[in-house]
Amino acid sequence: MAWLFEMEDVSYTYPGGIEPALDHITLRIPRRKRCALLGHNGCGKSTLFLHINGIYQPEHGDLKWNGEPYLYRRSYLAELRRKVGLVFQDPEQQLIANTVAEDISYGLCNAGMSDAEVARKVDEALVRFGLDDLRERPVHHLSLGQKKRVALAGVMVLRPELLLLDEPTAYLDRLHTKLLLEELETIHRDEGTTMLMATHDIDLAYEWADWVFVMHKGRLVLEGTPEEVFKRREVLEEMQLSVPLLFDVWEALDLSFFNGTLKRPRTAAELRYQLERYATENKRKMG
Ligand SMILES: Nc1ncnc2c1ncn2[C@@H]1O[C@H](COP(=O)(O)OP(=O)(O)OP(=O)(O)O)[C@@H](O)[C@H]1O
Repeated sequence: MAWLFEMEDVSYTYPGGIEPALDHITLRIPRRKRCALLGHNGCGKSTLFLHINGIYQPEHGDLKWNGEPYLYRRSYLAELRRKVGLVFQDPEQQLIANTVAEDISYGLCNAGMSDAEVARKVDEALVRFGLDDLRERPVHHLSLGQKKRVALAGVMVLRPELLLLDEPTAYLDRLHTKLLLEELETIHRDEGTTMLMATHDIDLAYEWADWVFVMHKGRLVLEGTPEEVFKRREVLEEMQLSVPLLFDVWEALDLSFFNGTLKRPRTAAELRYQLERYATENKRKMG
């Protein structure tokens, strides 16, 4: 089965809402992929996440995990939420314990691990997320960016099969954005965790994702590899969404005549490397 999660023709309107937040949406998350979810404020990204981890039940349509339909029973949902880790956009919604270490240990204790195992995993997470110095700090004394990292650590320590990240880089500075992406890369490489990241950062989506979804007004309007999605410039522009800077630069350079041997760069470093290759090859051809 290629899909870890499937959503078929799902609709949902909030109580008192006029427009549906999800409007007959069909979306499948490919196993082991890093997926980005793009779309304007209010297009339904958070509502989608809350359906995937079973907090909301759709009014219409079906959800499947590993090809099996969701069951809205307490025991099923508890198990589902161990497999689907959700990092909220606003860390205030996520942090519950007094100190940083206690907060990270919360899910592990609930999963029934021994005290020694919990302590070992918490120590490891504190180091991995650069939080060791803050271990005994009361959560309400942290900066927003620090809270965000604690929330991430508390979810990642549970090693979910699907990691849902709602704007994970919001409130993070450059250094901590880089550290977060490195951490996601390690988890993805070592554990094959499937990831779905909602983001407004188109350049980040282009650099990071293997698969991109674009939502608009509760519907899925585009999906595919980053190349496939960002080639649909007219559709994106109609929704007032931009194309990644590097994608634009590469199109403008138009080096397609160059034997097709140059790989489309996803990062500034890759662009530099491809341009150097191009310059060397050109020099050789010119004699
Ligand atoms: N608790 C709620 N009650 C009523 N309406 C809601 C509620 N939460 C969200 N909505 C509405 O549902 C729609 C989808 O909201 P949602 O939060 O899913 O969007 P989003 O894509 O995550 O937005 P953002 O990028 O701003 O986080 C919006 O029109 C929003 O106003």
